[in-house]
Amino acid sequence: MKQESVSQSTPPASPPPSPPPELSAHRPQDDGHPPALWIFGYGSLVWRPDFAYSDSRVGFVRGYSRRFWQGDTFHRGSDKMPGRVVTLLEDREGCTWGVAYEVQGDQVSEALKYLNIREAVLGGYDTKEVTFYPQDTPDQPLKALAYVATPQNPGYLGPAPEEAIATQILACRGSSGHNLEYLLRLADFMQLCGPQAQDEHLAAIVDAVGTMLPCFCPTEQALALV
Ligand SMILES: N[C@@H](CCC(=O)N[C@@H](CS)C(=O)NCC(=O)O)C(=O)O
Repeated sequence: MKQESVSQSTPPASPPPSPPPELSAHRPQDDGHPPALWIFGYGSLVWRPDFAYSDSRVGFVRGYSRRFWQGDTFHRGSDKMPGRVVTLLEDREGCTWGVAYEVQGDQVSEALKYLNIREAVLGGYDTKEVTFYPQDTPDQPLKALAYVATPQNPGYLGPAPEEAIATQILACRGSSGHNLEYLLRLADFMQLCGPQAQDEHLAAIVDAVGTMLPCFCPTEQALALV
């Protein structure tokens, strides 16, 4: 999966953060460009990276679970009705599936500049180094940069019953679309990963949405939500 075009939907406002040194040392470039970098996506980055990359891998990170515990007042919600998007929770038994994207040369600064706005400035996410295991070569793990919303960020909502999360998702939309689209696109990705990729939290929210949707609005309106 290669994407050469890159969206300029959010003009860079400030110089991008440079990747953590430990992530750069592994692939020194001899052409004066910054070293190649892998970026791990586990939420909207899975289906909408919107930056140019040279390669991508489906796989997982260990020691983290994905949770719809981050509030979002821009992309999938508003100040009055914040949506819910995902973050990573440290969990010794956890395993989170997603996509790692390799950026090289000019792509590195362009990706970091873009993600700094989309994830950090607009989303409240911080960067964190993770170890990524490609589905096809889990014996050859990669160091990658992930964007994680910690409990200290102002948009953090924390745990809630899956039914309550589903209700919030059904009621919210933002500048990138309805919160239900965000949930269903992530669920679609997990389906594509195959039976070995399980996410009980995500599945429980999708089930709760399926139960509530008919009561929430008639079918034709439900289809118009996404
Ligand atoms: N950092 C996670 C989550 C990213 C995420 O969903 N961030 C929100 C920011 S609040 C976003 O970019 N949303 C864009 C969209 O909803 O299409 C990832 O690697 O995918």
